[in-house]
Amino acid sequence: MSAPTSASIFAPPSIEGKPTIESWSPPPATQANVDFADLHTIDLALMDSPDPAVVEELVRIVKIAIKEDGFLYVVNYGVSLDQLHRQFAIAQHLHRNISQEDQDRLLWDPESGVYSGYKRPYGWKREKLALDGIKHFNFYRPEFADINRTPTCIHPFFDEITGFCEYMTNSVNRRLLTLLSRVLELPDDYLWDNAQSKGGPTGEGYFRHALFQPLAEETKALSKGLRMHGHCDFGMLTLLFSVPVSSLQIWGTDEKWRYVKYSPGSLVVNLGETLEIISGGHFKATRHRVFEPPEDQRTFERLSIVIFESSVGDLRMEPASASPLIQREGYVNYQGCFKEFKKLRDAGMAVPTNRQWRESQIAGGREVTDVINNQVGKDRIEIDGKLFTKREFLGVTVILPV
Ligand SMILES: O=C(O)CCC(=O)C(=O)O
Ligand SMILES: [Fe+2]
Repeated sequence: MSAPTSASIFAPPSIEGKPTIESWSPPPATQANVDFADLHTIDLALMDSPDPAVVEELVRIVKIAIKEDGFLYVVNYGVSLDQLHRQFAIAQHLHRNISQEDQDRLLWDPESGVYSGYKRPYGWKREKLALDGIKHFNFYRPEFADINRTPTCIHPFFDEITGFCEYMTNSVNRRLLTLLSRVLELPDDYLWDNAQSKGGPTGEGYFRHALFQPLAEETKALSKGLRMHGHCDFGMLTLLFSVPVSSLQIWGTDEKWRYVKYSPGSLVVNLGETLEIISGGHFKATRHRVFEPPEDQRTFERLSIVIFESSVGDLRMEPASASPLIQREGYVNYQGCFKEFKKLRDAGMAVPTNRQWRESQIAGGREVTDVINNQVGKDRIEIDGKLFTKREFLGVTVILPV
């Protein structure tokens, strides 16, 4: 195995001499009797085991997890619970202290195809739409390159944000890509070298500080409890950090939504569409959504920090035909993006580049409060008594469960 370029333990910048900020207190986990999704857990430290059998077993579990669920928990990835909670405290500090001036100055514009900057709790466009109660700050490469593009209140902690994203991208993400390359029976650095975007703490991807305010009655009346539509992430790996407020749900093979359970300190990893396509459909870009939590958590704020690892923008996604796994077992043509891109390729048409693909979806985002488009006959269709969203982006049909 070629060793990852960075250490496998996070060493954050010092907090000495910095202003004191309020710590983050995780709200209590739900006591409700919930049928949680049953996800696999992998111990990333086992990659360093001197026993090849241990490492082989790790790859075997990764293979099962990504085929069955497309989501997995990762433990022992080199960030302690205290270090992680410090990142949540910084995100909390940002949302509690961002000035009105910074909110206006750094206001995002998703129609540009990127989420860079500040999202107000009023929808997924630059203009103010109906209240959705979700605030973000999104750090892309330009934000990391110029501190003036970030809220002033977090400037003293900017080195910690940057260090954390660099560690997660260059060490944790890279090690995970090594495991996935091994599942494809390709060289360890295959996915890192050929698909991962580089050049900043999150490459062409981004880091998100998200705050979900408790769902307001007026929003719920429009969205029926939905906070983010069912979707697949479009890039490489999404690195979510498990949070106590149960709102993230994944769509199971039995066509049911299930909450992802809180596992303190764990990383929750899901696979994006680039990986589904590169793997010839062997890896699953899992459909997920954000929904209101069980009753006992409905008054809690939900803080969520997420790193979206991105694929190289100019690349047109294709299956890795050199993969012995794909050569032996062929494609797995059962769902979404891989199937739709294959249709285009089989018809001799160019598939979108990764940048075109992600930017068209960001620019065309729909509101959960949009009662006009969220109807059968508009964006929605019924299949076997179940509701789905059906939309088209760049000639690619996207069908997602509601
Ligand atoms: O906040 C979460 O748990 C997930 C959000 C999500 O799926 C996304 O932003 O793509
Ligand atoms: Fe997502």
